Amino acid sequence: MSTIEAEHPRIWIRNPLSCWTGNDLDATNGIVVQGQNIVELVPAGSEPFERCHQSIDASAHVLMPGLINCHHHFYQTLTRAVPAALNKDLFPWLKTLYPIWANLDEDAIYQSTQLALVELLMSGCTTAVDHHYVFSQTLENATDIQVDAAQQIGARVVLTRGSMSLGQSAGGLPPDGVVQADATILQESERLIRRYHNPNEGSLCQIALAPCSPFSVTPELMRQTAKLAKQHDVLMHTHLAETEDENKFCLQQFGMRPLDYLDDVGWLHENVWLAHGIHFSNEEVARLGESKIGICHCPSSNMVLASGICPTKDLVHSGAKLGLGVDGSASNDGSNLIQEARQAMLLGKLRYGASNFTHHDALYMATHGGARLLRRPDIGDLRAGKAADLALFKVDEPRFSGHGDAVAALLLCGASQADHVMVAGQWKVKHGDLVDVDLVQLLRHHQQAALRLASAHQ
Ligand SMILES: Nc1nc2[nH]c(O)nc2c(=O)[nH]1
Repeated sequence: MSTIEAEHPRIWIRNPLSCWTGNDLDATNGIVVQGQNIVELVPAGSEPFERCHQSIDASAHVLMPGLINCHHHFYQTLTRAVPAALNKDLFPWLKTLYPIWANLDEDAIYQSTQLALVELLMSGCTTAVDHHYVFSQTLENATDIQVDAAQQIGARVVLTRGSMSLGQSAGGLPPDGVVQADATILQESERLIRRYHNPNEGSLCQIALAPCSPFSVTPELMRQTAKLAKQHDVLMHTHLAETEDENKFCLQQFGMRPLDYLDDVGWLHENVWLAHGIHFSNEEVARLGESKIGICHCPSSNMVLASGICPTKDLVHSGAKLGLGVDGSASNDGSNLIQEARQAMLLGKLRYGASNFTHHDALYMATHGGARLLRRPDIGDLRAGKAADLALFKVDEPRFSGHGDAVAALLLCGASQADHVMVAGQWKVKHGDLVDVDLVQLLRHHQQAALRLASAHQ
């Protein structure tokens, strides 16, 4: 074996029970990974072109691209199922939780970032977006902490620098203690882009800019953020059209509906993706499609908060890009992306009819759809040259027994845990266990941080 081959052996993940490539390529006999990339798809009846140094028997597994989560609030893993916030719509839910989140500290950010990433990884997710928007005078470096925490886990991340600048005293929803001045937000956003944003193929860390929502940021911050993002060629993200309350707020505060507001502040374009995207008229759906904007569907959260149903298929038909997200763990309250794909499929069938929304639609949204929305042609499907981000699911639990189509069974029977997960050619989960994370210790530290947060509020 040459030195290069010794450092980067060719690994054949061979003979999968079933393989969903996310495209029309045949990988019936598996794939070959070398270094950080997939180097070959092995069709039915074939063997790899070149000799492989290692091979892994995947005959009990469904092989697919690593899933992509396009919207989350990692810190919310510390406030799952908070009694006072249960059974509420978005605005009262947020008003209950803002004062608790106001006490987040550095350790809470670190532990919640790691815990959420681990939870996602174990569900087959290899790329995750976080939208952290709670900053205060005592916690200005949350994103720096997240970069560090994510590097330790080794997941691929897009960390959005969230922000809130419209406090209650100025007519916004959040308390004044958790909003920052526009100037501070912009300065910090630029610092983070310069320091951490890696735009290159194979990047493990990207920064995007994410003023939180129409009712928590000033229009001026939206406009200035759009300028800054353009200057540095980074993506922009925000919540939009999530609830009827938001529609009312926009009409009262800005004299227009959320989409007109988005257009007015210079955000209706292809370098933007929106979380939720529910309350659009047909004419608005057409405008969204023309702009080629991205929408992240968050079905569980939208059901828990009774926000509504995202018009997923209409958006796709109009030309918008569609990804999938678990949303924050205070409104889901889990970070399990394969389960979220099931939710998307079930809700899609309910809205569009059983034959008009398939498991393929949901899996596409959770993989290639997300990659398009995040402007990442290097991830999201299995193809030679793409990043080696993979999830392998076993279908030998009682819930799968008697299954036919193994790929369909993942969603129909309710898969929840991946058996093996690889990010950039490195195994992160093997036989259901994390390879390089002490889960017991992480859980202890995360629970301590959650208790500290709860007691700080009492
Ligand atoms: N589902 C959520 N919607 C939101 N809007 C907003 O301003 N913050 C949130 C949030 O945390 N979750």
